[in-house]
Amino acid sequence: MMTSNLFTLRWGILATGGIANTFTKDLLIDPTTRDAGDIRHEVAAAASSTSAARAQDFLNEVGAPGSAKAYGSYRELVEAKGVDIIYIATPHSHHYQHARLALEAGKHVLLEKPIAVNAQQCRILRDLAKERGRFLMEAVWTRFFPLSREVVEFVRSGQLGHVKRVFADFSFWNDVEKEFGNQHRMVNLDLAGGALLDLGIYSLTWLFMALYHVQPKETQVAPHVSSAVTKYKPTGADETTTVLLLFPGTGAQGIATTSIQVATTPNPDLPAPDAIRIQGTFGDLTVNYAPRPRSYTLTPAASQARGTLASFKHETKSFEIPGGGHGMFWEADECARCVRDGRLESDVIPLEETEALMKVMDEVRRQADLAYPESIENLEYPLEGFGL
Ligand SMILES: NC(=O)C1=CN([C@@H]2O[C@H](COP(=O)(O)OP(=O)(O)OC[C@H]3O[C@@H](n4cnc5c(N)ncnc54)[C@H](OP(=O)(O)O)[C@@H]3O)[C@@H](O)[C@H]2O)C=CC1
Ligand SMILES: O=C1OC[C@@H](O)[C@H](O)[C@H]1O
Repeated sequence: MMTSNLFTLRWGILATGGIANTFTKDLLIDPTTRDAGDIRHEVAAAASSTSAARAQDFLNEVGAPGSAKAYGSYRELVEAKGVDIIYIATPHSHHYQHARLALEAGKHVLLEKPIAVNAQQCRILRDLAKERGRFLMEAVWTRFFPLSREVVEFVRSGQLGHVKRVFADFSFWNDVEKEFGNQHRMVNLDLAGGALLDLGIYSLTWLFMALYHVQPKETQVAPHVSSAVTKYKPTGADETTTVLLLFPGTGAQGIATTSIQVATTPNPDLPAPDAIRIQGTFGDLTVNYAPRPRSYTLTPAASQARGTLASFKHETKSFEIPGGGHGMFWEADECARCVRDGRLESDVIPLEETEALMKVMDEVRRQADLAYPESIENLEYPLEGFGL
């Protein structure tokens, strides 16, 4: 149901690849189908670095309104009147350059994951957004699922007792050589490809949600990092990566795994074990799937000596994604509310936490001697060759 205080956020879509398509279709779903009657999204424009015709095809394909403008360069998009926020959906390697382009043009930014390729770039984007008074958020959509919000509150409330350990996996099997070759963004170092930045970020997100985000400031301390990385021989990108984190504020441990050679769900027609396991002194909470979670299960701990200390029962709770969408609209709704309320960042995914997680990925890469080309680790802006 619409309210009289309806706020409209006008979006500019920067790049026309796979996820831009999925995200923009979600923007076009009526927010009232998910009880978000206070905000509205308008797809105002899209840009392709290829051509304006490609941008127009994209707008037609997603079903954008006829009023939406098509641009053949990213610069025209960020300078367009009638656009409030830019959704950036280019490869990892280009995030820093494109986010700077949008912020310097005075636009708010929702930036696909990972926010940048290293923590220094992230820090510069944070500072720039603050200096310009613009909203900035990394598009880790998982955090905005009602299921994820509920899990975080469950952990924060202490109902699991003291959380001591978390396991999280997001791995996606592909016939890598056949499907990706050497140029695909998943394995191409020139695009900052590899399992860690693309998939492992979700495993790390669950560790951070359960072991860092819920902590009060005094125990929210950066984790110690140990890791193992196996590289994809043809390109040197990471293909199977395991990260062990020790959170010194609490002593809790987290294990995040990721791979592009084996899968969390090897066969979608067969059941697979839950991908996330949060273990507290009163029991376990497991979540079925990292990026797009659909159910969680509570298992109270029991021992002969103490019976159960848990206040919860063994139960599985399932969640639908309403409106026929993919589930990316919840993060978009957060952007609209933050911009409406003059908030420059979301407290569901604070920029400080985005940077702390990015530092973990930096350290994993340092331990594995895995660097991307200097041109994309660079802090300079603008650089040639980024469609600017
Ligand atoms: N949240 C999620 O669930 C998902 C997030 N992602 C993230 O979204 C981002 C994009 O991924 P995805 O959409 O799958 O990628 P695609 O390769 O499908 O699309 C990337 C788009 O970026 C633009 N682009 C600009 N420069 C380059 C370049 N040098 N090489 C390739 N593309 C370029 C192109 O658009 P144009 O020609 O129009 O300029 C291209 O279509 C990544 O950061 C990824 O991690 C990806 C999948 C799922
Ligand atoms: O963000 C993502 O989630 C789903 C994956 O298939 C995709 O490669 C990745 O970028």
